[in-house]
Amino acid sequence: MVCARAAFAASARYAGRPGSSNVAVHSPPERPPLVLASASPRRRELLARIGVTPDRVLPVDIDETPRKAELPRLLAARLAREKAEAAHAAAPDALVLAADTVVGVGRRILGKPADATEARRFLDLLSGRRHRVMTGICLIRPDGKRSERLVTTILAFQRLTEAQIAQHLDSDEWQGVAGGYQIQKRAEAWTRFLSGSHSNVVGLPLFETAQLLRGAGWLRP
Ligand SMILES: Cc1cn([C@H]2C[C@H](O)[C@@H](COP(=O)(O)OP(=O)(O)OP(=O)(O)O)O2)c(=O)[nH]c1=O
Repeated sequence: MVCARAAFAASARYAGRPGSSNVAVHSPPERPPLVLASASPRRRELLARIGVTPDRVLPVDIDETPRKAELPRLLAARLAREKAEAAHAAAPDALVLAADTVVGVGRRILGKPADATEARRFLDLLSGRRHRVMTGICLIRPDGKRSERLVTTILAFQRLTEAQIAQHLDSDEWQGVAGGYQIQKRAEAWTRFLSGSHSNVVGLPLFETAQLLRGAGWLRP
């Protein structure tokens, strides 16, 4: 009897939508499908490291332009939420996970460079300086309940030589990534200091992501 009640309680967590109130008490608690609202192959790879395979990958297209005077961390949190909300509207019965990563130098936001000229400007700014990488993550349950985290990692690059910058710009490593670099590639060799989560820099802080998935009952404790 105690077990049946526990099973019902677990199922009832996802029973807030119409037509799902007659959940069989004896069936195992149902997990909603997990939707990763992201086109980033890095986020899929990071999730795979902790044994999580999304049931569906659903990239969403939102306007990522910062608002006037918007701080980097507020931008990362807002964009993660907007990505998650767009995917939730398209897949309302799923548990939706979205993230956004932004590089910040002071109040300045370094998003994905539009071209090699902008990538060079970013590298000149980051050379020999401390900067922060912020990832906002947002999880939305089928009942619309939202859980969010904002994770910051602090890094310092060595002073970059002209040859290092030229080599980097010749590669494709600056394309499609915040700040115009990838810590998981050659930028790791420029990093003399990193404080905080490494996976956060790559696009998805795994400790906090696992916490959110556990909180939603999707990952077992
Ligand atoms: C700083 C840094 C960022 N990145 C990546 C993580 C993110 O994929 C990307 C930041 O852009 P995002 O807009 O956060 O993500 P995305 O456009 O790649 O994917 P989606 O919006 O569909 O989820 O930069 C690295 O891979 N390595 C790094 O060292």
